[in-house]
Amino acid sequence: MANPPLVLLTGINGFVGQHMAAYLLRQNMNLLGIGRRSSCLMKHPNLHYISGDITQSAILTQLLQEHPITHIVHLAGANDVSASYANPVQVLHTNAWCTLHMLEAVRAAAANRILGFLAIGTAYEYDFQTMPVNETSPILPVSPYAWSKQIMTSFMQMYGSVYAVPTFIARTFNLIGPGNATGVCALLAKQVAMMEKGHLPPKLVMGNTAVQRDFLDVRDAVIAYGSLMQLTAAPFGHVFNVCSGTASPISAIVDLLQHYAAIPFEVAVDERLIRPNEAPLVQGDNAKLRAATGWAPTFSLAQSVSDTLDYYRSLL
Ligand SMILES: Nc1nc2c(ncn2[C@@H]2O[C@H](COP(=O)(O)OP(=O)(O)O[C@H]3O[C@H](CO)[C@@H](O)[C@H](O)[C@@H]3O)[C@@H](O)[C@H]2O)c(=O)[nH]1
Repeated sequence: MANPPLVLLTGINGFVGQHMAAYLLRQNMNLLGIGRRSSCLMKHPNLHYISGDITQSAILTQLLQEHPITHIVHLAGANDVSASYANPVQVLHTNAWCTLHMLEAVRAAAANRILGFLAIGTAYEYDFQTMPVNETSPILPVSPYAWSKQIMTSFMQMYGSVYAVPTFIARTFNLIGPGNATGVCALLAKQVAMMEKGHLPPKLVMGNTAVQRDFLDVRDAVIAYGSLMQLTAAPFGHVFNVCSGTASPISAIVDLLQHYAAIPFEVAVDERLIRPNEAPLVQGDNAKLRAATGWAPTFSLAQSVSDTLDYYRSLL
């Protein structure tokens, strides 16, 4: 019988990385996790952890030489849209150039052995005037973050088409769900959990409540990633929207938090948290992903918000 896959998972200690690792281990895969922390947040007999920095380009070459890696799921990177305006060079280096170096290491050392290389793009690569979007919709990044992901996507596509590296790109929308995240749902749920404990006054402080985003539970997203990682059909370099297909205003999350909270609270908009010139609507079409993999989302927004609140309650 063939050996089970050995998946190199970058960013294993992150919000998505921890869910990804748990999912792949449940699928009986072996994992080589890499992260910047000195130790892994997760322990499992089929998980081997390497403490390292993927911005050091030699590290992947070494890992490919020392381990029979069959798949790569590349989650590590800079993911804060707002912060990217102050650090364009850093975000381009981390998201685009590091991925290029990873692709080059695979081409040079293991092009025939790697069966799937998945990297994560963003909904913000699309022209936000054309929502809802499918994978053929116009591309027009506006932030340094979105540009870095668009350039990363181009690198992935180039290595797929020119060098037949089996690359796939998960163009991901707004992920929510339990775990230590930095997105709006996590920030709001954390405040509510702290209010319930009396650590904060009963006032939810936030930015724009009217903008609409396509929220997808991280537990559904990692199943999509697992399927995309194992696609074998060329042409490589294909992009797949990973999204729920439905847009909800941020106020829908607030309403759900008010419903689940153990105490009443008021909502206060802090003008400083309102982002200038941001997309009023981000919504994707996931038909291509569904057709290629049979994937479908399973978590409702209500379940995701409830579980996120429970996660932050459990930390207090
Ligand atoms: N962070 C934050 N966002 C708020 C708040 N109030 C309203 N928002 C709005 O909530 C929306 C989502 O913001 P974030 O959750 O911070 O995520 P993001 O900037 O959309 O980016 C996330 O999703 C992208 C894919 O669509 C990812 O590519 C990116 O890495 C990140 O995960 C934005 O429109 C933001 O203005 C608040 O208090 N804090």
